[in-house]
This record gives sequence, C-alpha cells and structure tokens, in this order.
Amino acid sequence: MKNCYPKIGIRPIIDGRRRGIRESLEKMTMGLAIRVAKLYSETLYYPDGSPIECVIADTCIGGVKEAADCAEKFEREGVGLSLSVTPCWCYGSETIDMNPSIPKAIWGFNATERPGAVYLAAALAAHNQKGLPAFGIYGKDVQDVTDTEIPSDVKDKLLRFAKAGLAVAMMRGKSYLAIGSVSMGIAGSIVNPDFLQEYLGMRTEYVDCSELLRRIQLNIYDDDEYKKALEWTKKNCMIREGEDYNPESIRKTREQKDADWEFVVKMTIIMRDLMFGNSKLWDMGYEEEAMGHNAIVGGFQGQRQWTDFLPNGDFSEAILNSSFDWNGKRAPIPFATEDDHLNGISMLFGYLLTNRAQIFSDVRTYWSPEAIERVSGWKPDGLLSDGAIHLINSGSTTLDGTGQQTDENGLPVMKPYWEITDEEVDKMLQATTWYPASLEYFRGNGYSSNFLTRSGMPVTMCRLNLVKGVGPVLQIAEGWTATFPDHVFDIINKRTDKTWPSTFFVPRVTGKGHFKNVYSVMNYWGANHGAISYGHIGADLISLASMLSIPVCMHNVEEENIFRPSAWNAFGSDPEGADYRACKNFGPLYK
Ligand SMILES: C[C@H](O)[C@@H](O)[C@@H](O)C(=O)CO
Ligand SMILES: [Mn+2]
Repeated sequence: MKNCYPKIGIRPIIDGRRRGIRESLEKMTMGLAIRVAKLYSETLYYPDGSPIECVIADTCIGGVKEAADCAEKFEREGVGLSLSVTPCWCYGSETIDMNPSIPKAIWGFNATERPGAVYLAAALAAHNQKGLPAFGIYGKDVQDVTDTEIPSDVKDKLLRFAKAGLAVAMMRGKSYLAIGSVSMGIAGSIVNPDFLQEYLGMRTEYVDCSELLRRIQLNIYDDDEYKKALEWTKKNCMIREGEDYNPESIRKTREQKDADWEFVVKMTIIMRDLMFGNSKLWDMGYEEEAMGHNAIVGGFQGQRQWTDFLPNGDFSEAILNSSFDWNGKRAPIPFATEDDHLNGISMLFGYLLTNRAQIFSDVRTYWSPEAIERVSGWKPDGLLSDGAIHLINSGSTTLDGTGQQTDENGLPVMKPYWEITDEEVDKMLQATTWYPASLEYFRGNGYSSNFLTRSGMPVTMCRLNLVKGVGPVLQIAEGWTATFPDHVFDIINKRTDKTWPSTFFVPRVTGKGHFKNVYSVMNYWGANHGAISYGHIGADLISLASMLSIPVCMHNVEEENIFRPSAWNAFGSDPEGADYRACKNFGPLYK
C-alpha cells in the first residue's frame, strides 16, 4: 500500500541569467538538491518505518514562472514543507516559496566563488517583509564550490527543520479523538477545538463513552481479533496479574476479575477502531463504524463516571501507547489518560519528532535529597544528589517506558518500533505487573500496569498549557531517568500508588531561573501531567513550536541548538521575549 505521508519539497534556486551564469550553475545547484534529498531519505523515517520521500522541482528555479511550476508540482505531489537550496546569488522575492501554510527553510551554500549567502540574506529579508517566516541555514565554514559534503552544522539544521516541518505536516488535517468529556475538572481535558484547529490544523472529534459500551454489548468488534487478543493477554499479562491490595471486604471475585480482563481487551480494540476505523467492521455490516475518526491522537475520560462502575482504561491506554500488541510490533498510538488533550498533543509532538512511544505521567512528587534520606536513611548521590521528580500515572504509560530495550552498548533505550526485537518485547512484558485497580479510586476495577523505568535514559519532558490572553505555551525539560536502590524505592513506592508505573526524572539543571534546581522544575511545571519522550529533543520541540507560533515558556536547551525562523531575530535580543513577540505577531498557522 502506498503511504500518503507528506513529502519534503526541494527547490534548487539559481541565478536566472542565461548565456553563461545559469548554465555554469545548473549542475551544481541541482546537485545540492539531490544530495539533500539523499540525506533526508537515508536519515529520516515516517511513523510506519518507511524512508522519507522528497520531491525535487523539475527545473532549477531562476524566476517566478519556475517558482510557480514548482509550487504546482509540490501541490500535486503532497509536499508538506519546502527547503530551498542554492550555491549562488539568485533573485529573492521572485524565487521564494510563497505557500503560507507550509514550513519553509533556505540553505545558502557557504562558498565565496558564488554568493549563496547573499541570496540567503536577501530571500530571508523578503520572507520577513511578507510575513512568511522561513528558517535560514548557513554553514559556519567556507566550503569549496566543488565540495559535495554537507557539513555537520548544516546537516543538524537541515534535519531539525525537516523533522519539525514533517510533524507540522503530519498532524494537519487529522483529528484528536476525545472519548468522553472532562475528567475530574482537569483543565487539559477541557478539549479545546479552537486551539486544535487554529494552531495545529486539526479537527476535534468527540465520542461519548457510551459508544464503548454499545460496541461491547452489541459485539461491534472483530471477534477473531478479540479471541487472538485475549489469548495473547492471558499469556503475557494475566499471568503477571499482581497481588490484590484492596481490603478483603471490597475485593472482586475471581470470576469478576476474569470478566474484567475480557472487558478491557475489548475496550482496547474498540478504542483503536474508533480512532482509525477497521475494514472488518465494514464486512460485518457496520460501514459507518468501519470508517473511524481519522485520528492521530486520542484520549479517554475514564474518571469518574466510567470508572465508578466499569473497568478503567489503564490496560487499554498502556497497550495503545506501546510499540506492540497481540498483532506484533506496530507504531505506538499517542493516547491520553483523563482525556488530557494538552498532554496528548505534547505526546504527539514527541512522537512525530522521534517515531518513539511516549510516556504519559502525573508529575507527582519532588523528592528532595533530604526527604529521601529522612524516610529511607539513604543519602542520595550522583545523578540523584539534588533529588528527583517522581512521574507516575495510572493509565497511559507505554510499556516501552520500562527501559527494557537496549542499544549496542547495553544501555536502556526506547526505539522506533521497527528496531525493537521480539526478545525486547518479551522483556517489556516481563518487567510489567498488572495490578487489580485500587478500588477506592476505581470502583469498577480494571488493571494498572506497574513497573519501574530503568535508570540512565536521556529523556525530555514537555507540556503544552493554554493561558488565557496568551494562548498555548510549551514547557520543556531535558534530563535523565534515575532509580533508587531497591530498599529505598520500596519505601518511596509504598507511600504512593504502588499499583502504578514509576519513572524518576532528573532534569538537567542550570543553577538559574526555572532550572535553578530539580525542585524549581517541579515547582514551575504548569499542570498535573507531563509527556516524556526518549532522547534530548528539546531543540526539535523548540523549532516545532516556532513553526506553530507556540512560545516556549521554559526550557533548558543550550542556546547554540536553538533554531527558529529568521524573523525571530527581529523581535529583540532576549530570545524568550522575542519568541513571545514573534509568535504573537505571526499568530496561529490556520487562522
Ligand atoms: C486516581 C486519581 O484520581 C488519579 O487519577 C489522579 O491522581 C490523577 O492522575 C490526576 O491527574
Ligand atoms: Mn493523571
């Protein structure tokens, strides 16, 4: 099946003067475009694991007619972002990409024989004057005009721009599927269709939770898949059902517990079908249900009306967010607990930038070194010497968050699904215990995944918040996962919800501002949830936020890695304030 992901459009720009100049530059200019396309298709992947596709303009672009022909080709071919490349002087506003809704960048080759950098500056000035933000890429070192290498500083920027631009293009036109309504007054679960529409180009689809019940009661799911899923769940999850910590007086019977397992497996299939549709339902005569909601991310209210009498969504959310299920390894599905769409979208950002599963967590407790020592007698050292933030949540924590995948050096990692081995899938399942839900919270039972994330993974926690009068803002904290010695964890774990998965997060601190210390990161976090991605992806998130006109209110990314459209430089020399002013000036992409 041919994928319909957006492509990267590459525009070789040339000096239009015939009878000498243009002819002498054709090969070199087209060569640059071909080399960038090669870099992209060899380095970047779509969420299904297939290589990124590029479309190069049919001719070099020396003037407006060729720019228009290229725009027409890009439209036809489904281009979602464009990169212009040139080694020479060309004609600024006559050649730039004028499509206002796709991210744009220009690479001006740094050679001196022909002035690519002069074009870059002229074209960026034209972009800024016309209110069409574009990223400028200019290598630090002069290259020979015959040099076919792309220097590493240029590569970094080319890739950062492409990853962020592809994320913008991939979410556009898709839906957030809200199953249920507002959970326990959590502001992030007041799903905001204007934000999704104007900033992300996305729809909001709402489905009442009763749709899950209808499909369960009327058997509107693929029964063959259900049987297969239940077998798999028996073999891989039910055998790791944890001890029932509930008071004996309210414990469920074995029969009830087994029925609850069957129920949560059905819920998982139905939630996925609601998001993406399922052709099997068409064959069963449910043509409308077979279509799904064209979702790319979703969330489930759960608490309280549903969980007060029916099994909770913990199993379903954890499995949807993982890189595998009973059908084998597959792309993880960003899915938010408590229908916190702001965390769901934060997860979507991380997912689209990395192709990796995302951890959803409550940002629960700051454990200071003093408090750790007081309760456990153990004095934290090393990574933990300034304490840690305990991330924990009943539902959506992906099983990839166990940290049971390893890289070539044996270090814990969360990989794109196509790089995960079957053995690693087994390890993730083995590291997870499924506890009967805490019935005081979840009267309807369900099963919560429990594990402790392995220490030493570089991770980035991010979070979108909506602030009246400002709009969306993004916060970003890069850091690492950490663990305590077993006896210390045991003490800490028993003080909290011991049926839930735990990740201890130590942000990289800077000694000042929001990142003064670990405490300040917790203290300045803007909501009860965070989305955690593998890797230090703060710089990619910053580029993505700037494309979407979302200011970043808190981050710990080194200044030299911050890459925003050139116009941002015209809003003052304090980068954070300039970001706010630029985002306000350009406004949401789809307004
Ligand atoms: C069981 C509780 O209601 C939790 O779900 C609650 O602490 C939260 O997760 C709040 O985000
Ligand atoms: Mn929560």
